[in-house]
Amino acid sequence: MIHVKNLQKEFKIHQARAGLGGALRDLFSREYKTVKAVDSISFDVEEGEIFALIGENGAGKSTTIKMLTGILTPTGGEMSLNGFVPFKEREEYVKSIGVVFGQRSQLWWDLSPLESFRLLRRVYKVDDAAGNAWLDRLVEELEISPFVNQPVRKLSLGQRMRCEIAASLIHKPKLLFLDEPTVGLDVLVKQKIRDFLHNLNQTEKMTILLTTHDVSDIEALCKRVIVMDKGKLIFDGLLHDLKTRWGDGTEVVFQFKQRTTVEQVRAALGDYVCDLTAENNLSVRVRMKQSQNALPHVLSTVMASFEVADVKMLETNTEEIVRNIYSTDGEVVSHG
Ligand SMILES: Nc1ncnc2c1ncn2[C@@H]1O[C@H](COP(=O)(O)OP(=O)(O)OP(=O)(O)O)[C@@H](O)[C@H]1O
Repeated sequence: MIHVKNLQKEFKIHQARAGLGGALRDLFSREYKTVKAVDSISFDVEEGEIFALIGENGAGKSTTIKMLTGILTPTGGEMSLNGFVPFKEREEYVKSIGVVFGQRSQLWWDLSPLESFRLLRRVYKVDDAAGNAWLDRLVEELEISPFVNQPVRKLSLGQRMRCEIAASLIHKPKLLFLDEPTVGLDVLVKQKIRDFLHNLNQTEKMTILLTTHDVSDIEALCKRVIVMDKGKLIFDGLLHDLKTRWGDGTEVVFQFKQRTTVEQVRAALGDYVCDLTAENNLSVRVRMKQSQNALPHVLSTVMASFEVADVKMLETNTEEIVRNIYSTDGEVVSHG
């Protein structure tokens, strides 16, 4: 469904020279610097996959999405989506995809969403009978009927976003791109959107690609994650493997029956390098790297050395993992 090989995008940026003399020289000959926004990335996606493209600001996600949706022409590499080369066969290609960009609206500001939907249906030449049933389903599942007749400018961000998603799906595309679909939304609306997307993926086998800064989006929706850093693809695989590879490991909080200090616990653990912090007089948090396989030793030693009232094991937090990735120079790990 999506085939991307050695995809590249370079931008030439004008570099202004310093001072008045520099500005004068700029008038006659300009100096340019080349930025590799996307640096030879490759990946393949099967029909019905739902996956996230993540990376810190400036990693190249938006540029990638713009190339995948036919807005930008690559400077190198090859790609094929839904059987089309996006920038070459743009008109036909866009009929087979849906796109939601968080910051850009496809709804007419002064019209109601419903009127926008009708116009979009004409643009996409959607068949009336099938189109009506599909639209009814979108309105119902996205719970937008209470405000679908109000002008878009009067809607809240959460209401508008749900209408944007409906608009992007009006022609029932096989492939959906969502750029930061939940940014700025409250928890309830986020959940509604995630449930809707999950259901769409399950029932229609729709392939969904999303970029997000919200780690809980990924945890709720995606098995597969692609991580970009400085234009390069540094990880392509399962969220589970991402956790194992970059996860900081395990955290255990011991609740003691008597006052116990970090120093006492450290002395008991001996050679194992763990990160210890006191939660309060009666509890100590122990963090260890997964690769150390220290958990059995830590548990047995602490339980044998102190009177323990309770033990809490904490799952690895994806947000921390992503932060770890950004502070590490990752090497490429490929999918499958
Ligand atoms: N039109 C452009 N002209 C010049 N440089 C650009 C252009 N668009 C993007 N870049 C540069 O390419 C790099 C990648 O940018 P891009 O917007 O794709 O990153 P991103 O991962 O989407 O970041 P963000 O999360 O902030 O949206 C950045 O260094 C950016 O400055």
